[in-house]
Amino acid sequence: MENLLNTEQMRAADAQTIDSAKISSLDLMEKAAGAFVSSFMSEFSEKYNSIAIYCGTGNNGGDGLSIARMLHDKGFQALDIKIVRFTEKSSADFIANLEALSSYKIPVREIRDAAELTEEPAVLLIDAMLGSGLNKPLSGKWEALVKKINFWNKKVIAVDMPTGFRAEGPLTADDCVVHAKLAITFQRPKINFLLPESAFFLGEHRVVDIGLDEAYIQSLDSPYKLIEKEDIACRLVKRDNFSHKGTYGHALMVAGSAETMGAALLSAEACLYSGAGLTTACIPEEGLTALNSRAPEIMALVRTGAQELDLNADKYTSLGIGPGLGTEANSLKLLTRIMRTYQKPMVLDADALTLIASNYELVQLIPEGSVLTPHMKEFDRLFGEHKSWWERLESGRDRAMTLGCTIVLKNRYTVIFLPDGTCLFNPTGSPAMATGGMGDVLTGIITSFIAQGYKPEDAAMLGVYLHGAIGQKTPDYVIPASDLLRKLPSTIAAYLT
Ligand SMILES: NC(=O)C1=CN([C@@H]2O[C@H](COP(=O)(O)OP(=O)(O)OC[C@H]3O[C@@H](n4cnc5c(N)ncnc54)[C@H](O)[C@@H]3O)[C@@H](O)[C@H]2O)[C@@H](O)CC1
Ligand SMILES: Nc1ncnc2c1ncn2[C@@H]1O[C@H](COP(=O)(O)OP(=O)(O)O)[C@@H](O)[C@H]1O
Ligand SMILES: [K+]
Repeated sequence: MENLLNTEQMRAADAQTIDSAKISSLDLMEKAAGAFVSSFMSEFSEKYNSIAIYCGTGNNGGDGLSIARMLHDKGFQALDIKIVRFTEKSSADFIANLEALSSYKIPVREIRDAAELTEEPAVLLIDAMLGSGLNKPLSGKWEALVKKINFWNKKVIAVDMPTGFRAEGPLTADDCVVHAKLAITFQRPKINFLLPESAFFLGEHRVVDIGLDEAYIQSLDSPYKLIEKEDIACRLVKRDNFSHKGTYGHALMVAGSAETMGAALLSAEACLYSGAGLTTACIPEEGLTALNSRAPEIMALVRTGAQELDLNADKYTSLGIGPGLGTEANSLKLLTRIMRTYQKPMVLDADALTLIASNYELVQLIPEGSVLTPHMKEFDRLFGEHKSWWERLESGRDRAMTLGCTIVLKNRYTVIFLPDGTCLFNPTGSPAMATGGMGDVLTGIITSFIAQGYKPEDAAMLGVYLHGAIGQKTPDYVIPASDLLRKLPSTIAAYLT
């Protein structure tokens, strides 16, 4: 797992690297610029394109000057440097890089006021004005300049981060930030790149390794981590040669109603396709034919209206509840009964979460160790309205610790809040997954992994990562949830070591 750092910690990592690796800050800047240029050139290789490099006078600007030099050496012909000199202060490494440019025939112009700029003819704009040194929202001359750049609507590539962007803390659409197509960022993504509001300002980001001291970065205390492929491989367990269906548990999926049987089918089939030894779907009578004809491997536990259900909780090694369950009185009765009788960790999703939100006393009945899988709206229904995703990060962390549960807040970079206060960001996923039924499949996968004996936290991590990995692999415009679940067996096998 990669530790994600805040700005202060990243600064400490820079300093530590300079100290321990006996590298000067100027050489580190050179490495950062080199890493930027390699990544940049993998996408923008047309050397005749005009590129304007806007540089501040701090280290982000120093990176920009070094990048300009390197692009020139690589044969980029139409470079143009603008130095934004709104202050007489310059960093030492900026000054050194300006001197290094003196033998180069790249035009350099100093800007002392945004009003001096009328238009920008360049095709591409590299934003090396401000990076992680931002210490307050932009105002005055900076604000005017950023507004002007945004008005030009150029293709902007940001060095480390867009000028004016806050690496952590709440983001709002009103923030004055350069709108960039891409940020090529150093060593780790900024935490805010992983939150949806960053899309106001930034299309996408790439992370480049600049050789910072990894052992030091990993030793720092951060609640935020990024899941890596190795975390999946080392947790997945191979199926044993002499195993049988009894080895892999019995998953019960309580889901579906007459109109939403699809949710029950998808979640129960996901249990099957991710390896539960046995799967039972607790469904309404109306869904029985559909279940039997679509998934002969799955058993049914039919529930009729509000009639008492003989759950026989000991039979099951995991229980998922919620997909397509409905929120009417009968569903509430069923949920309440199940929460009173089933004492082991369960997976709570969709309508089960909505019912808990409107009958909040049920929160007390959530068994410790359970996994809750809300999307943003369900999360807000449960835990109150949040003004920003940063607030959701803070409250998700807090709630997971108080409830002793794992909370999976679904999005592009799904966040998994663990009971010990750790927040895991999942890197896999794709907009091809943005279709109904996708969350039902995730619920099934997590329920299945718990049935097989994985710890609920591991089941959540494995489920979220593998679910997203399938979505990410599709070259298609969209992947229907039932297609995704059929790829589970081969995907899980591919991650086994
Ligand atoms: N050794 C290092 O520290 C490395 C730093 N690197 C680069 O250095 C950047 C950080 O450099 P700096 O710390 O010099 O900071 P910046 O270059 O981001 O900002 C320069 C200065 O602008 C001023 N400023 C901040 N917010 C302002 C505002 N709202 N209005 C007006 N002025 C404002 C501050 O005095 C700040 O120090 C990183 O983003 C990265 O690009 C890389 O070269 C890698 C190595
Ligand atoms: N743009 C996206 N990028 C990555 N993953 C996505 C994207 N859109 C949706 N997903 C994933 O699809 C799932 C959708 O879940 P949810 O909203 O509960 O769907 P449903 O209720 O229709 O089953 C989540 O796991 C989410 O992470
Ligand atoms: K920048």
